[in-house]
Amino acid sequence: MSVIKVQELEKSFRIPHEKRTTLFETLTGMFKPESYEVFNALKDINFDVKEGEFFGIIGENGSGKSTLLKIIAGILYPSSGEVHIRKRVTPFLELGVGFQSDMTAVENIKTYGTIMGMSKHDIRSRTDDILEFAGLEKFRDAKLKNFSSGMQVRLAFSTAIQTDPEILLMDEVLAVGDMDFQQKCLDVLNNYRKEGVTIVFVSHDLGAVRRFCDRTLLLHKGEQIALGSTAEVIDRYVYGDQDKSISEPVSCVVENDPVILTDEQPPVACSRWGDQKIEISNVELYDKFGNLSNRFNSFDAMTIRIMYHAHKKVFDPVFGIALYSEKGENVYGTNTELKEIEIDSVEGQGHIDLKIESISLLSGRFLLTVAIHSRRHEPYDWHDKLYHFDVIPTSRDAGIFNVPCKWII
Ligand SMILES: Nc1ncnc2c1ncn2[C@@H]1O[C@H](COP(=O)(O)OP(=O)(O)OP(=O)(O)O)[C@@H](O)[C@H]1O
Repeated sequence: MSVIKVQELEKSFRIPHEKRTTLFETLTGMFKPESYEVFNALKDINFDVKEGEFFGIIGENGSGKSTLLKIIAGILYPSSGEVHIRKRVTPFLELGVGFQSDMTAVENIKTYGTIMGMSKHDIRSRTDDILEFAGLEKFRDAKLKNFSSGMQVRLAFSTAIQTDPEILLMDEVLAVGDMDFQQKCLDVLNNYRKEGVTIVFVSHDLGAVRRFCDRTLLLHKGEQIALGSTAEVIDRYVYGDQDKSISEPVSCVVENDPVILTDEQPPVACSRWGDQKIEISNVELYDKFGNLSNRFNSFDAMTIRIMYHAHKKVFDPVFGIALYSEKGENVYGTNTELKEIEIDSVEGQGHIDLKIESISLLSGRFLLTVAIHSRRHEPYDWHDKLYHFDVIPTSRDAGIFNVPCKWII
């Protein structure tokens, strides 16, 4: 049975061209009609959510996720289309809205619980549980203005989860709080799932969406781009319509004097150097579907293609790559010589591929160096950290790269 049904939903906002803030502007503008433009934040959205389903909504910033959730919550009205809701909706959208800084924790639980729809009796009987879950038992009579922002969010979340939700709408709630508290929230979500609560979950944390959501909706500039199994929709988001151009190498003076590279002395002044006997004409990254991409799920396959132009016949060239974290830490490096690949000679145009079966990087932006040099390490063309790509997490492990391991009890 579907508990949320959204049909042909549209939402547009009026954005005024000029804002009248002063009395003078108001008086002089009195007889001038206010001009505005219409911004379509949601266009022809259609989906339903079944009872007990964990439903994800993902998309770039500004794609309309929060607007959609607010319409389902009844906070915003749609411009056209229909939204049918079959059960009680509890929105966890802006946690803590309504908190009063001059009131104590207990007083705030009372007002916030009331806003969230709890009865007086429930609030009274659950106040201790709320404070305990938030880890704030000792602060029950302290004024909220003395709480850190993390403590305030914990108090709001702990109050909100006492509302016995039937349909829960969550907007980036997991992004707040420290790791311990986030884990508590995840445990709560798991319990809700077991209890059959329907959850609509908006998040940029694709790892969490992948773990929790049965189905997912992808929005792009207010349009419904994909709806279906979470893994497929995340693939569509990660590998789908995005800016396919791999970051262009920054323009840089090419050092024509051959530089002998040593490990101790990397030249830092220029990000490209070499005598250009063999020139790197382009570098392309391909995803597991064979499409150009600069975004990859961790553990997915990736191919790095180095396109070159050898202006004359060059014997024994070595092709290499190095990966760096965004902070510049060297994560990995390899070349054809280290892998004992003999390349007798190259001449004219060609390309060489490095196939990575599974990217062992966990999450974040990584910089890529691509280089061609001689066996004596004289650089022909060295593109130092000129390229980058992003890795989207698929596991919950921490750090930069994966270490295959297991716990044995
Ligand atoms: N009240 C409003 N008036 C005018 N424009 C609005 C209003 N609310 C939202 N918008 C616009 O609608 C678009 C969608 O916003 P929304 O907050 O729903 O996106 P989002 O996908 O949740 O983004 P984010 O991931 O950054 O939270 C944005 O361009 C936003 O500026």
